[in-house]
Amino acid sequence: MSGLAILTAAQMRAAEQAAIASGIPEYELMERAGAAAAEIIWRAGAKRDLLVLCGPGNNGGDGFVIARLLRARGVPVRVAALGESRTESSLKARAAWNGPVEPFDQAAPATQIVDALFGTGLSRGLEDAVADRLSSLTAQASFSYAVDLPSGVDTDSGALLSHAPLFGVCIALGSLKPAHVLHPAAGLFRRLVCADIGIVASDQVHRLSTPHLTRPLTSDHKYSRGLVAVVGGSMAGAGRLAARAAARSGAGMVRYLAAAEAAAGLDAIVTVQAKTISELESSLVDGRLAAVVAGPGLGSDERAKERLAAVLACGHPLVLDADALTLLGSGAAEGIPPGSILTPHEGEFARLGFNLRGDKISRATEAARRTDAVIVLKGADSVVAAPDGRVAVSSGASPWLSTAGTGDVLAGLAAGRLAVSGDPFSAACEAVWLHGEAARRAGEAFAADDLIAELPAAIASRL
Ligand SMILES: NC(=O)C1=CN([C@@H]2O[C@H](COP(=O)(O)OP(=O)(O)OC[C@H]3O[C@@H](n4cnc5c(N)ncnc54)[C@H](O)[C@@H]3O)[C@@H](O)[C@H]2O)[C@@H](O)CC1
Ligand SMILES: [K+]
Repeated sequence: MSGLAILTAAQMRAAEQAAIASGIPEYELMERAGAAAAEIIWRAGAKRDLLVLCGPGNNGGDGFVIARLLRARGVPVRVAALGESRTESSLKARAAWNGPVEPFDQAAPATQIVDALFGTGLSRGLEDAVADRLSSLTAQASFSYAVDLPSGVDTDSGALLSHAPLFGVCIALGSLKPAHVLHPAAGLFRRLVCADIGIVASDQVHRLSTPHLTRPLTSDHKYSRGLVAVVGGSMAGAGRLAARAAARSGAGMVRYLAAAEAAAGLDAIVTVQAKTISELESSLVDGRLAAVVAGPGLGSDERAKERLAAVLACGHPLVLDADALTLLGSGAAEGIPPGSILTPHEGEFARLGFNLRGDKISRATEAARRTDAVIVLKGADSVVAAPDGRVAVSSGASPWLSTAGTGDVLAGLAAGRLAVSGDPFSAACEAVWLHGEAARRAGEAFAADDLIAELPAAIASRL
């Protein structure tokens, strides 16, 4: 399942160099970028007056091309530049603009504004006065567009190097960059459009795409569709949420391995009493088990540790979440059965003790490599990383998901999809997508239980 490719600044430069080596001049790429952006702006804003803010590099060059092409279509265009143009292509684009260039610090507001100050070449935050003026002009415009990236964001991490306003549209050029999907940068625009400029962008990192799911075959039965076990612990509610999500994930059967008397909450879920370690061990001895979930409500005491040890020893593909991740602690890189999925949020990820720095994509990728498991590093932007380097990034999930129990639902859902397909990377991607879709369908102020109710409709939408 691959969506749009996501390239770092260095990878984008390499792709650009490859295009240039194949015979497309750099200036031609700039003309294509400007033309693609101008078309998007024309469709949105038509002949409303427009102010283009141009920086000193090639992002500014794109801005001059946009200005020229829209003026030729009858748009009243003004250009304000932040100093002189410094690259060969941007000098050429500036020379081809046959209108005046105002100083940036004196530019008056307009109905439409184009931010072509900085793109992938930004190396430090904007000066305060520049960032303030960009924010003020953008806030006063009815239509606002960021060319390639909102000026002030770090391309590879999505961090803000200086404060930036909210744009209506971000026009990514050639391919997506990490800042288009990682927060906080990914929250700086309402709509994202990726303009094709003829650069071949192939990479292992993609935006999470909508999954293609399949119906069960007529020959299928409950075990062939995937048997999931959910290991209960001291807080039974969390385990029950995971079990109920697994039961609505498309899997064939769910067993709830209860640490206490409580039943699983759905009659279709088979509750197995597994209070003692030996009961738990024997309930995990079943070759038909396709995925085992541990962590939601497991607890963190000695008993929980022993239950986790029994789970790690069972050899079935696991989905480890919540307390299981905390208990794993810095021993996370060892002893995880092949084909497993770990679903930490940032706090749990830090407790796994990898001591990784850098952007979310590289940290998740390195953790996947070290554990030989699929890592779902959760958040407003969730990064799904496989040990072989494949990555899918999901952004734009409902902020209402930040409520108790939604992580337990994701863990159960991931286990269900893992039991269905046996492929941990696609299972994790499907689970993240379905979770986001269920949240979209649930609307506002929902409880985690409501997400589970939306899962069948979310699945039906992808069959
Ligand atoms: N990579 C590609 O394939 C293409 C890139 N294009 C455009 O080129 C852009 C990248 O161009 P550049 O590499 O020239 O980079 P930018 O235009 O993003 O900016 C680089 C310039 O800004 C200066 N600078 C960096 N941070 C600054 C700060 N905080 N304050 C003041 N000056 C600062 C640098 O010294 C350099 O002169 C892309 O974002 C895109 O808009 C397009 O023209 C077409 C194709
Ligand atoms: K920009």
